[in-house]
Amino acid sequence: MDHRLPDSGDALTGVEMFAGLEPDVRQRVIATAVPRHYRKGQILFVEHDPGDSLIIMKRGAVAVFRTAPTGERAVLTVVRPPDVLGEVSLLDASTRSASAEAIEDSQALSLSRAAFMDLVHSNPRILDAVMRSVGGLIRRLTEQNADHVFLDLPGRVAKTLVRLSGESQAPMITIELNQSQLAEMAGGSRQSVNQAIGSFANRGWLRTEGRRIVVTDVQALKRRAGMN
Ligand SMILES: Nc1ncnc2c1ncn2[C@@H]1O[C@@H]2COP(=O)(O)O[C@H]2[C@H]1O
Repeated sequence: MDHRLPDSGDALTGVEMFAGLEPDVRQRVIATAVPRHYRKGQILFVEHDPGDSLIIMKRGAVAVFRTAPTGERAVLTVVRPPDVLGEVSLLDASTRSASAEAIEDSQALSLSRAAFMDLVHSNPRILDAVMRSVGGLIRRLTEQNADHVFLDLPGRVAKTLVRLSGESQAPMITIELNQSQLAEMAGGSRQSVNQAIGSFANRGWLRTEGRRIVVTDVQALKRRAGMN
């Protein structure tokens, strides 16, 4: 059975790495990529697996994490459409630098390393976007390092929530993340993250609804995270 997507220019809409490509090249990418479906909780790949594909998110959310020898997880980021995942091992032709798990039912397009390299060779312009993407990753890593040095845990929790809120200006922003996932992202114990969340809730900055966090005052969280 052919699992490839029909030729629809929409499949790469919004994906920065492929923006600016000629329509026929986009069509070729779409025709070459293989659609993937991941159920919530499914592991896409683990650290040190061969890095053989670029994953273009179409729906859902994937957590990128590292696991300590004790089994403890540190979530490095949550990837949502239209972001891509897996560019690091494509570029250095090495193994996966981290593991990835679907935290929502997700759909993606998987582009093999060979197809990606063909694309780069025939369309060197794509390297501009690749460099921007790698630059963005380095910038985020620098910021994460600085946060671990300069922010206390409640500050990191606040900053993680602001990041997960995106650029939304809505008065209420719902984040589909439970408190242990948040602890994995902010780099703290579940108990201390719960305390921070409790104190933010007491101040009216957010409320928890089961496995969700509803942010009601993103500006206050920004201030707590030293972002303005
Ligand atoms: N610290 C990080 N922050 C954000 N994304 C990351 C980080 N580390 C790895 N990734 C992503 O997770 C992917 C794991 O597989 P790759 O190394 O192929 O490519 C990696 C990047 O796409």
